[in-house]
Amino acid sequence: MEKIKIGLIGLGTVGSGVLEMVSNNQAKISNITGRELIIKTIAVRNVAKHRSEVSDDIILTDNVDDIINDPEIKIAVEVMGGIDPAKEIITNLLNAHKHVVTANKDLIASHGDELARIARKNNADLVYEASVAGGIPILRTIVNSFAADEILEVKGIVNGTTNYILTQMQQKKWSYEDALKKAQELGFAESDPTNDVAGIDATYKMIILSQFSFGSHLALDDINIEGIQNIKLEDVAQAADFGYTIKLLGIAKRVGEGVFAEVAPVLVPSDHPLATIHNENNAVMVTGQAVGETLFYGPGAGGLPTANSVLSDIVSVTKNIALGTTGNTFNNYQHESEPIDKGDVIYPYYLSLQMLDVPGQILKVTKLMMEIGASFSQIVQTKANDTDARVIFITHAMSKKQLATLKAEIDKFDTIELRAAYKVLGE
Ligand SMILES: NC(=O)C1=CN([C@@H]2O[C@H](COP(=O)(O)OP(=O)(O)OC[C@H]3O[C@@H](n4cnc5c(N)ncnc54)[C@H](OP(=O)(O)O)[C@@H]3O)[C@@H](O)[C@H]2O)C=CC1
Ligand SMILES: N[C@@H](CC=O)C(=O)O
Repeated sequence: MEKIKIGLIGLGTVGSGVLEMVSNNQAKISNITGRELIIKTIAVRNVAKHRSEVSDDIILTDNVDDIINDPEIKIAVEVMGGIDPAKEIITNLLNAHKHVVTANKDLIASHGDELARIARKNNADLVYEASVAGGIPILRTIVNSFAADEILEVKGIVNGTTNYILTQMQQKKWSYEDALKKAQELGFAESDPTNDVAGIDATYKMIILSQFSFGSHLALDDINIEGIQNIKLEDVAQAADFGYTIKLLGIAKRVGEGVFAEVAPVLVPSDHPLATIHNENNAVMVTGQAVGETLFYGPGAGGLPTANSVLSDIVSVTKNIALGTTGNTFNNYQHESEPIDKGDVIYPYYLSLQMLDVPGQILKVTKLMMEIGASFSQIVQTKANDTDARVIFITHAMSKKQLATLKAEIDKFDTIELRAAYKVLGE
């Protein structure tokens, strides 16, 4: 049987999963592809650290050129992460006519178009199923199963680390810091978890999902991005009392000829399917004009689930090599669509305020709301400390511009502080 030799770059959480899956599932892969897959070379930063994990028949190196310059290697798998030097390495691999499989959403969201052009020029495949929602095969599903439908909205939980943190805060009352530490130990977080908790990782995934769903080319600056760093246990508990669960959601939708996208903590009604997604699991809800609402659920982070998506790409490239059909763009849907003004989209909001506990304070806030044309559906007052009250409003839908005006006006009061404002799904 013909052998296909693979170079693996990175042997961390995902790379180790890829190595394990290729050796454990060889018979099935050969049966499906008619080719034997062999990991010939693995590149890492620190060879000594990995020596015991790799069998003697695999070359372990700290020099990626051993993969780039090896004519026997047909497929390179980049699971090292980050933009530099990953961009240069992938460019060199494609120019050396290697097919590239990557899980690197930072790179694909930022430079995917440029790399796809280089891939096409070299008749090479560039595929990245694992870059969005870990183990959920969402990108190929959109390419194949939504090819003829018009996607109106794609939204969901696309970061495993933050969903894990919020779940522990909700169910076990863990502090944010403890939950983040555990998510890092479990291998869900990026090497620098700032991108996870600040919503950047989810935004990269929404950029890629928007490209596949709407043919758009969004950049980080086009998107409202808010992370979970400031969420307090008291907000999680208060949201639950109102019948909501706080989730970090990515939302992208068509608005006229434009596309609106954002990533933010959102209060999701507790009986909504997205509220039931726990731990590192992800869920992507795709709404098509014809099909209506569909939901794709599964592990969004972790070694083996992500490796399964990488392997699905390796198998697909192997089939293309066998059939002589390499060099086709993974996603070729292109549609001119402008990002729409971020301030115009309306949502109900959860507003958490702390104010001096004396008569007339709440009235000041409700008067401000009236002045900007906003109103509320629910209000709860509790004791914050000896002098202050905590007041929570669930407002009716208002725009980000209205919210910004409300915040600015509240800031003028010495005795009232707006401590949190989160969107509410629904209405
Ligand atoms: N972890 C997850 O659940 C998921 C991760 N991803 C993506 O997969 C990629 C890998 O993530 P993950 O496995 O968690 O990362 P890790 O930090 O666990 O592993 C990174 C690996 O890359 C190696 N590496 C780093 N820089 C270089 C370099 N310059 N040359 C050669 N090797 C290098 C490291 O070597 P050494 O060990 O010697 O330091 C390490 O083995 C990232 O793009 C990530 O965003 C996607 C979906 C899920
Ligand atoms: N850090 C990411 C890993 C998968 O993409 C996450 O937590 O989702």
